[in-house]
Amino acid sequence: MTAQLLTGIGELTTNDDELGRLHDAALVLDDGVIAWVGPAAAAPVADTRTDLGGRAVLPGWVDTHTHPVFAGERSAEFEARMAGARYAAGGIASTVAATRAATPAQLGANAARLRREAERQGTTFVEAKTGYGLDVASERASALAAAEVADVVTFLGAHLVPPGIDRRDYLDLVTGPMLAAVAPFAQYVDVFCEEGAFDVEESREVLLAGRRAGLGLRVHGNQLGHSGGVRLAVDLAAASVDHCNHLDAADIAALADSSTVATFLPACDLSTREPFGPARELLDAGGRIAIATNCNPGTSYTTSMAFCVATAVLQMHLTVEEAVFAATRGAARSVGRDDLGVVRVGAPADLQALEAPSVVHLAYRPGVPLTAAVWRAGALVAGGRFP
Ligand SMILES: N=CN[C@@H](CCC(=O)O)C(=O)O
Ligand SMILES: [Zn+2]
Repeated sequence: MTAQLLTGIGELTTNDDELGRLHDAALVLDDGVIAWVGPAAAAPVADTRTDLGGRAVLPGWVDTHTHPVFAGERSAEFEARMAGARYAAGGIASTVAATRAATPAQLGANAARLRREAERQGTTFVEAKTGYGLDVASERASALAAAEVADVVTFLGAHLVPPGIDRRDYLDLVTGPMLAAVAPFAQYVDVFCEEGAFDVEESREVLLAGRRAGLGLRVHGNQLGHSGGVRLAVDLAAASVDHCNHLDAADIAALADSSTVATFLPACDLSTREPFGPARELLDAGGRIAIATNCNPGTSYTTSMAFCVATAVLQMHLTVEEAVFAATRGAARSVGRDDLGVVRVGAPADLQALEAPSVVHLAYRPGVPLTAAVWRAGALVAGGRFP
C-alpha cells in the first residue's frame, strides 16, 4: 500500500497522554494505520505528500449511540414539542409502524444515507441499534441493515412494548426467540429503562438474557426521570449508560466508582427540552464520559458530532479538549476499543482535518461546517481538496 505523508498540520490532537497536542506536525499513514507521527520538520519521505496548510487534525468522531434503521420521520411531533408538548416514550410506536411497512432495501438505503451524512462530517466509527422493528422478523432485518452500515450493532428489542401484545409475552419474546434471531448479528444488548418503556426489573431481565447470549450491555437510563437505569447499569457493569439527564449525587458517585461509561446526548436534550446531564460534575468526580448524537427520527435527528461537541462546551461546561476526547477516545472505550480515537503509531488511521487552525473552532464557530477532510483506515473518504 502507498505510504501517505500528511504535513503542515497546524495542530494535531492525539488524545495520547505522551504525545498530547502537537503543533506544526506531520503524520504518515500506511496500510490503514498511523505509521509515524511527529514534528513536520522531522517527517520521513513517503509515496505521497499532502500539505494541510496549517489546518487542525484530530481523530475521527466515534458515534456510539445511533438508531439509524427506521422509516419515516416525526417532524410534526418535534414541532408540537417545540410548542410545549413533552416527549414521551410512546412516540416510538409511530416509527415502528413505518419501519415494519418498509422493505429491507428501503431500511438499508436510509441507514446508508445517514452513515454517509455522518462520514462527510468527520465520523469514522458508528454504533447502530435496532429497536424500531419490535417483532422477530423486523428486528432481524434491522440488525442486518445495521450491520451493513455500522461498526458495532446493538440489539434494542426492549425499546418499547409494541401495541397489541401482552407485556409479559413481549418480554418472553425479547429474551427468547427475538434475542436468538438477532444475537448473531449484534455485539451489545440495550434496554430503554424509563417510565413508559421498561422498569428496572424488566430491564435487568433483558440485559441478563443478552449477557447469556454473549452480548455486552448498554442501557438507556435516567433520560426523563430517575428511572433507576443508571444504577442498574453500574450494578451489571454495563459498558455504557446513555442519556443520564437526571443524576443525583449517589448516581454520580456510583458511576465515578465504576467502569461504566456515561454517554451524554446533548442534541437529544435540546430536541426534547430535557435538562442537560451533569457531565461536568461526573468528570470532576472522576467518571468516564462519552458524547454521541443519538441519531433517530424521534428525539435527535442529527448526525453531527460537531454540533454535540459544541453544545457540550457551550451548554454543559466541558472544555473543548474534554468534549473532543469524549466524542472520540472516551466513546471508543464504551465499545471496548482503546485503539480508536487516538493518534499514535499503530492506531487505525481514522482522522479528520478541520477548515480551522484549532479544535477550539468547533465551539468558537458553532454551526459552521468545518470538516475539510476525512480519512478512514487511511483512505480519504470525504473532502481533501486543499488549495
Ligand atoms: N429514548 C429512547 N430511545 C430513543 C428515542 C426513540 C424515539 O423516540 O424514536 C432515544 O434514545 O432518544
Ligand atoms: Zn437512544
